[in-house]
Amino acid sequence: MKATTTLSAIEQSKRLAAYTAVDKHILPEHKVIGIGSGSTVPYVVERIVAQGRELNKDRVFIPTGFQSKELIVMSNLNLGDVDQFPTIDVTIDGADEVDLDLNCIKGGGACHLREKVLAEAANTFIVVADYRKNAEYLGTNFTPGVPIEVVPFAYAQVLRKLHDVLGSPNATLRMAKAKAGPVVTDNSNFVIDAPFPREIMMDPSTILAKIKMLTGVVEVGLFCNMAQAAYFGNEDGSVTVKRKVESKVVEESILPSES
Ligand SMILES: O=C[C@H](O)[C@H](O)[C@H](O)COP(=O)(O)O
Repeated sequence: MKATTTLSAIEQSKRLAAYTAVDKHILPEHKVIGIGSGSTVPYVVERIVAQGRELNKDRVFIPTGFQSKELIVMSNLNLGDVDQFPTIDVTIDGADEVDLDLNCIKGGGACHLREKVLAEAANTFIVVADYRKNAEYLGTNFTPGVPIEVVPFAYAQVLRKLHDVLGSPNATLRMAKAKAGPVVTDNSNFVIDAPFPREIMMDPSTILAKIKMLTGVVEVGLFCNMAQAAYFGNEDGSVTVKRKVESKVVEESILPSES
């Protein structure tokens, strides 16, 4: 008997967002494509592969870390690096949460340093996520806090500054699940998760700048004013699209029959 896999509502929403974003933004003229990290991105790659060998043979795909590198290689797509291709046509990535202005929390998978490099290198940076990530303010549903990559040598000092100076008394070093000790990033650094109160998260650019100034911080998982559009798959099969038009964010809904 043939095994069938039924995707959960959340997985279907991730797939819907990813497929819709690829259909709208990965066009035949795009030759250098950034591939983000997380559980939504495999659907991005799946849809790109479905565009066919003819289109993909002249493209190069740039990963944001170990996971996306494996995805690219396993999908028989051409692998490149951002130092060979410092300008990327389009980067598509997941997010832990997205606010009304398209600011994002990223780094739930500790990949935000490389993700930010690829987002900045891209002419167009697109975010894909399920409906749970679509929020008014950052920190609404995603509660572990802002991911902060730090050099191991400085982590205790950065934690102290987050607790005593920047207003995150519950900031903690992220610990590994199947290893004794802390999570170690693809860049051999540690990650701190720093939750901030609502009034601070309402102005993510200001707290981003303050955290970034702490000595030992490599990168902060706040992506402010970077995404041109975010696609959220919904449970009813529709897709909510938020996109920047002349520096304002407009929202539209793509109905199930159209997506
Ligand atoms: O470090 C991880 C990345 O920022 C991911 O893109 C983010 O955590 C979202 O992942 P997911 O698609 O699994 O929700």
